[in-house]
Amino acid sequence: MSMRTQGLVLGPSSSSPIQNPKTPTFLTPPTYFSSAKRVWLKSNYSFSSHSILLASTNLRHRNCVVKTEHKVVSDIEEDNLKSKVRRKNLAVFVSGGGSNFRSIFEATLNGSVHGDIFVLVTNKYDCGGAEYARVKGIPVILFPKNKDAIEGLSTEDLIVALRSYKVDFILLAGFLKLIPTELVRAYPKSILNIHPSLLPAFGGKGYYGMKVHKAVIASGARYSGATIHYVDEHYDTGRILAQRVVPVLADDTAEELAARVLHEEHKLYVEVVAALCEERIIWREDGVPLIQSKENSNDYR
Ligand SMILES: Nc1nc2c(c(=O)[nH]1)N[C@@H](CN(C=O)c1ccc(C(=O)N[C@@H](CCC(=O)O)C(=O)O)cc1)CN2
Ligand SMILES: NCC(=O)N[C@@H]1O[C@H](COP(=O)([O-])[O-])[C@@H](O)[C@H]1O
Repeated sequence: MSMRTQGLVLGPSSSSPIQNPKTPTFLTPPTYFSSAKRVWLKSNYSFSSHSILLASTNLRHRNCVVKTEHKVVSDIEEDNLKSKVRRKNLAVFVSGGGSNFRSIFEATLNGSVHGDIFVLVTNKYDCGGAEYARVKGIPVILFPKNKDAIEGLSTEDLIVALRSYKVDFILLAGFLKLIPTELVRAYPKSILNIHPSLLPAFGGKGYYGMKVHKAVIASGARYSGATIHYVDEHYDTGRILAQRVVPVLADDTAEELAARVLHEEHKLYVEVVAALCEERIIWREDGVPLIQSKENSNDYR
């Protein structure tokens, strides 16, 4: 059986597939963690035959990790004490190149985002985002299971996997499949999506990628932009959390508009995820979520 068909959840290298989530064992942490941040995660996973080596590797490394584990605890505790807020565990869902995923990942490394990406979920095993995750040592999960991806996880198993990574927030970043109601309910007010228009305009089924920008240009709209919203059971109808506006120029092609919007998306998503991880999101009485300014706690937008 090829490694690919074995690999439901691929660890840092494709030689460490993780099969069905059944018995507790250890997962190797994402290798992008510096040794000072290496952590061990208990999980409900049993390993395939290939992972016996992984398990023994884990054991072999355990001693060195034990030494750094105290450093890990002190690093993380120090970080959390400094920020007075626990560092958050993130999952990112992609279907394509993953430029938003990459900008969030870089922000977790440069300190802009008080969190770590523990797992990447995709419906396209070979997409750019998944390739980038594998290079960075972030585990990749194939979802959903369907006739084209029989090795993909079911929604139930995906939830088990996300719980095993203690995921706090799910970030959709160019994921092109409907998130099932079961997963939405498993992560209430904890799933965000970025959309490349000013919702509610140009959103819903059929509005994704270049289709959105072509529709905006065809409409004659003078402004477009990016929207970050909470995810509910339907496409693009969840509570809007943040938006950024960009001009639509008279001679714009869809590609030129897409590039202008994407540039703003990268900045907006990092700002919003930073607020999310620092617990600066508050909910107005009418159900509208607001972001508390980092500089002035009395300022919301
Ligand atoms: N439950 C939810 N799931 C998802 C949401 C959401 O708001 N609620 N957002 C989408 C992302 N998205 C827009 O931001 C979006 C993605 C895809 C589609 C769409 O029409 N998809 C096609 C299939 C495309 C393909 O497989 O290549 C379809 O469903 O027919 C619309 C909007 C992510 N999930
Ligand atoms: N409706 C969903 C949708 O169209 N999402 C859009 O897909 C692109 C993904 O780019 P990326 O893979 O480079 O982040 C982004 O522009 C995002 O807004």
